[in-house]
Amino acid sequence: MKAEFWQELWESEQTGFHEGQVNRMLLKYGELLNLKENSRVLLPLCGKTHDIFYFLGKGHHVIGVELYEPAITALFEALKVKPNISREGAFTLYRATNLTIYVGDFFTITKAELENIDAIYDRAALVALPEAMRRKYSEHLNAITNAASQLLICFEYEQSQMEGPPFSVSADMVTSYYGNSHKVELQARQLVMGGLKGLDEAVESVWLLNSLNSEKSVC
Ligand SMILES: C[S@@+](CC[C@H](N)C(=O)[O-])C[C@H]1O[C@@H](n2cnc3c(N)ncnc32)[C@H](O)[C@@H]1O
Repeated sequence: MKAEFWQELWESEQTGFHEGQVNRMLLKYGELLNLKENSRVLLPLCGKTHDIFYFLGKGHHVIGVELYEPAITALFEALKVKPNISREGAFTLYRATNLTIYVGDFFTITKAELENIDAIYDRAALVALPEAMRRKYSEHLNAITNAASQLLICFEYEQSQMEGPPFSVSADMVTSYYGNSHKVELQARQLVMGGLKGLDEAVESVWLLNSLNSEKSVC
């Protein structure tokens, strides 16, 4: 999935992934991250998700990474906040109180640029990527965050019935990406309300990935 693919989806308004409200699974399971006050929470491939509002509302610092700059302009408009915009290395940074968005390619961001990350929230990021990119994504995510704990929301369906994205990510896949770095615990598994792109049998699964790195563990 190249940058042009996502740019075209955004420009042709094929953005069904954007929920326009806080994700219901985040509302139900977000507390499992057990975040201390002022935690630094990373949202990779963040788009203009309103899930950012959830973490800001709880007083955390949100760090997002997104390729498509107009989505970030729209995000700040929705927040009614004027960002401070600067260029740092390969990224354009949009900053406001408790919010930093790196506009650029997630796969090139470094640990030094991000600084310390306490937890990760991944909704529609891992599942946005084809199999060949998912392992690279999970390895990079672990490398830049010292394998921080995560709340991960995935879709599962019969992959032969639809081309992704979103791609189907099974329990075995989640374990293969994160089983060596995290304790992988399924929290919920339920049918996607209203189906997924015409598939009735699609399931949404919520995973708590508790870091095996004691400094990054949530309990
Ligand atoms: C399926 S959307 C999910 C957005 C958001 N997480 C949400 O829940 O609405 C995937 C997003 O990842 C962005 N993206 C894809 N590849 C990326 C990359 N390599 N670096 C940064 N962002 C990327 C796309 O532009 C798109 O906004």
